[in-house]
Amino acid sequence: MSAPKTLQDWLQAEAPSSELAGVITTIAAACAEIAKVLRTAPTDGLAGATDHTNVQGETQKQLDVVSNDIFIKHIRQNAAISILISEELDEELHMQNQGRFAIATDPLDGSSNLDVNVTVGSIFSVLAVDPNAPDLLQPGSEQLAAGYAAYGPSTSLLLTFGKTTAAFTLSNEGVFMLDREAVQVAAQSGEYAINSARQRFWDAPTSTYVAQNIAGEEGELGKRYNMRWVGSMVADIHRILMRGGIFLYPLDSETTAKGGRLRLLYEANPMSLLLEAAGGAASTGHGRILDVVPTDIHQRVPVIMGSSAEVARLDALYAKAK
Ligand SMILES: O=P(O)(O)OC[C@H]1O[C@](O)(COP(=O)(O)O)[C@@H](O)[C@@H]1O
Ligand SMILES: [Mg+2]
Ligand SMILES: [Mg+2]
Repeated sequence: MSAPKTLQDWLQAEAPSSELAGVITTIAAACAEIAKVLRTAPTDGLAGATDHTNVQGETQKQLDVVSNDIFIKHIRQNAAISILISEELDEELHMQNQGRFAIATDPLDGSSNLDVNVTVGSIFSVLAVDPNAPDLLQPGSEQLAAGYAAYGPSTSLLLTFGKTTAAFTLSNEGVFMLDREAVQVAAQSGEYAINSARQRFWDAPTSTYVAQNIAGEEGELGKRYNMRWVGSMVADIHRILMRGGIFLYPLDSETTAKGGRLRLLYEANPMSLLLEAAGGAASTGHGRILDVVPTDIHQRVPVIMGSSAEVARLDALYAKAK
């Protein structure tokens, strides 16, 4: 049996450059620190909300702010990173360096789950930028790397440079250890994730897709489906990377004006890169998420992602509805 691989071993073999390996090391250190803070947050006085609202119009939790500050602290220590885009910052933050990388992050995803001790996470995307004329509005297909940390019973780190998706687990000693070198998402699945309390807002393709699933063996698909919804995108996507399924936050009549619910640069794009590298698919219903050219750093986008055959079935319903 070969010796267990650490994140550093893996980066040495897989990272396209030592600079990019250093960027991932910085982000992983931030995630490890957030994992530690979360473990005892309720007794450290870090539970609950602040009286601040972020640029999304959402009330920030104390841990949203703490996680964002941890990202900033670590990123400041790496001169290769010149810009940070965050869900919790109105504008991008420019560091005083000439670094060639920008990070986009949702420092704490699913924070409504904090009060009930259910899995939350950090999502991140790495972009190449010219520090003198940074272009932050790049389609997701340009991402150099992407990943997330899921803070659940164990802390998982999922990473991709665009070709394969690897999974790591944080050891008790604070080291990320490789546990899967090439995650593969099954093409077919019998599990779907959607907030079904929003049914009255759904469009026809989404309604048809879900109705076909609910009809089960008696329906036109002749197949039973099960439904799961954690309410943390990280946890829902982690389940899909581990055992297949589809995650839906499509455009509905309530989110049309905003362009969707989930954010393109630091939620949809990194998850799309991870899923595609693992053999899955990610669509807006009208094309590949990774092809969307952003017009704003906090832009929202419709999200349909996971097992490729399931995404293709809903895409076909959208194509038919045109
Ligand atoms: O409130 P809903 O409709 O269940 O939405 C849940 C979705 O919103 C999010 O919580 C948004 O993320 P934040 O917690 O970072 O704002 C996703 O993680 C999740 O999939
Ligand atoms: Mg989020
Ligand atoms: Mg968040």
